[in-house]
Amino acid sequence: MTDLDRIRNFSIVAHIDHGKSTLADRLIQLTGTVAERDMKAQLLDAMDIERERGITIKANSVRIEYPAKDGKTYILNLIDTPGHVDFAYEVSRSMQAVEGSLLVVDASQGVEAQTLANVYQAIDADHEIVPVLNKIDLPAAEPERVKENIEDVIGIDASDAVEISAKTGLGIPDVLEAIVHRLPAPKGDRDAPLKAMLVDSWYDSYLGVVVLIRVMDGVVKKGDQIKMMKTGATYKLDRLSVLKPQMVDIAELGPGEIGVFTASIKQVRDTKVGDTITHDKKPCAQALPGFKPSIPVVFCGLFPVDAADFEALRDAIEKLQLNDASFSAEMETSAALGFGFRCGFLGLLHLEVIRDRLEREYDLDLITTAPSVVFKLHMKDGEVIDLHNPADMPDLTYVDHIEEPRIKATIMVPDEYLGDVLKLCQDRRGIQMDLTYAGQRAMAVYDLPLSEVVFDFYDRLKSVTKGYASFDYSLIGYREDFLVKMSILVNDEPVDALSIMVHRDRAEARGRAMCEKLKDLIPRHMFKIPIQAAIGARVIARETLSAMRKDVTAKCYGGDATRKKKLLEKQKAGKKKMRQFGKVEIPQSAFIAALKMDD
Ligand SMILES: Nc1nc2c(ncn2[C@@H]2O[C@H](COP(=O)(O)OP(=O)(O)OP(=O)(O)O)[C@@H](O)[C@H]2O)c(=O)[nH]1
Repeated sequence: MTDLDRIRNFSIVAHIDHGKSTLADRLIQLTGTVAERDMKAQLLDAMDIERERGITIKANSVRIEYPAKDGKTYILNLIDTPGHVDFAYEVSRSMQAVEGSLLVVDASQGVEAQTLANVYQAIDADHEIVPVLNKIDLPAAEPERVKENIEDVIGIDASDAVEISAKTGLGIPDVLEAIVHRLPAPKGDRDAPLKAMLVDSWYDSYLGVVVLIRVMDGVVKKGDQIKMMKTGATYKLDRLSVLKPQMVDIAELGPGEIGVFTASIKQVRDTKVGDTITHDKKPCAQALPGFKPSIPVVFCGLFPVDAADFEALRDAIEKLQLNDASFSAEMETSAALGFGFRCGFLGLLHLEVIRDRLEREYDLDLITTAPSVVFKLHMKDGEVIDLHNPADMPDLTYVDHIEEPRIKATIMVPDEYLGDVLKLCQDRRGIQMDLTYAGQRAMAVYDLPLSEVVFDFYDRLKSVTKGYASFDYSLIGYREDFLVKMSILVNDEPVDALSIMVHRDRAEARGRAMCEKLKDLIPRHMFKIPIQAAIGARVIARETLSAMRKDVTAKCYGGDATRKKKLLEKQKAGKKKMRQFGKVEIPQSAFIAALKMDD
């Protein structure tokens, strides 16, 4: 048990690539948490164990012992926060678990969109904030300009920012002193009933579920019978440890302390980030405030390219879910794509990460249908239905109005690209909320429909700004708009996997673009194929794919049977990648390509 005034708990907030991991490594190294000459070897050891037993060590949540210049030794707990707003709720929980933040800004770059999003979370959590300018070894570093930038854009005092190079190690001792002297010690009552926050949890195939906690009040010991207040579940603590970053067993954790436990918990789903942990026999009176489960906001269908991989996909999804409670999946069948899953994600990045892992780690070839947001259908009888898949849209006569999720998007971009960024946002039905300048960079804040952002907004933004823009968003709520379901009919048959929800004013343009694309993507058949976009029974766009003139084998004059057979076989092989739709075959590549917007 450590005295409260000898503990400092903190997190590091930064934009991606500004040096958060490098700084964390340096802090660990300099304090001898991992001895310098062993640093590499130790980390490698850890990786060996990881390989052998599948242990995932979260090296970025770590307990550091630091002998400060005042002669006292302090315990510094660094808690890693997920960097992206898709995990905004998890970020805000981990912020609640500590008292201060290091705000790391690349001195050659300045404040970026994710710096802002993350630092606001820290400010919301009442953190004391120490600005740290990193990469001052770079010739392009401009610490003075970036200090002004921090003051202008974030509005905090940066005059005594610590200037460092996490790469060379310059200034790291100053960071440690700043943590001790500028961040507050935690508060808490040792004699009160146990109250601890569940900050994070992960599945470890050797240890089972590992739970990271921050003790607020009371003391927790190995062997204690604990209770999760929201889920009501009780467990006996098998093991109590601190992360150094390896798990090192400890007898007890008191107020202000951070550590992990295992308790024969089967799946991560049973542990809710933000839940309050207390003693079963002597519970605390009140849970920590503000608990809310994270809810998926973006949905898409995942289908195996080869129908025979369905079981492998099911297995892989179940494995990933062991470690990710916010990723949902339900079996789905589509006439076009066969058996697959309708999956829910916290946001776009989350979707991309999961899809990548399924493809890379599990070696699956997948078809992803267009991401869709959750629309709220207000029915005439007063019921409100969440629509996860446009294909499930009920008869409009029963629907009173439709609401869609809106986001607040913050985009930071060099001046010269601002015009293109504003146009992109306007085209996507954005409403400008703010536009400010700091130096050569502009910051545009837009209220945008999430549905217009989920598909290819990142890609478009990157291409119009040559990669110089940074982007971040947060959900701001649901708003009614004139939304309709647009269906696509191929040869008069509706193709469900291609239906989308779209704003009425944009329907004609989207419909026309999709029909034109499909005309190029669907191969010709022996007959004429009409391709139509429709809202209800009303056709709003139409293209016609003309008939193929001749049988492909017709050009094999005479009776060259082998050539004819070869050609027919080739045709058959080609068909495997197609899906039969009534009399028409549609190649799988068409499903995603048709939905891309070229604006
Ligand atoms: N020149 C220089 N490069 C640095 C410094 N600190 C970090 N870098 C480099 O910047 C890049 C990003 O550093 P990371 O520590 O991975 O940044 P991060 O913010 O943790 O990035 P993510 O983990 O991707 O979010 C790496 O290539 C580092 O080597 C520094 O002080 N000087």
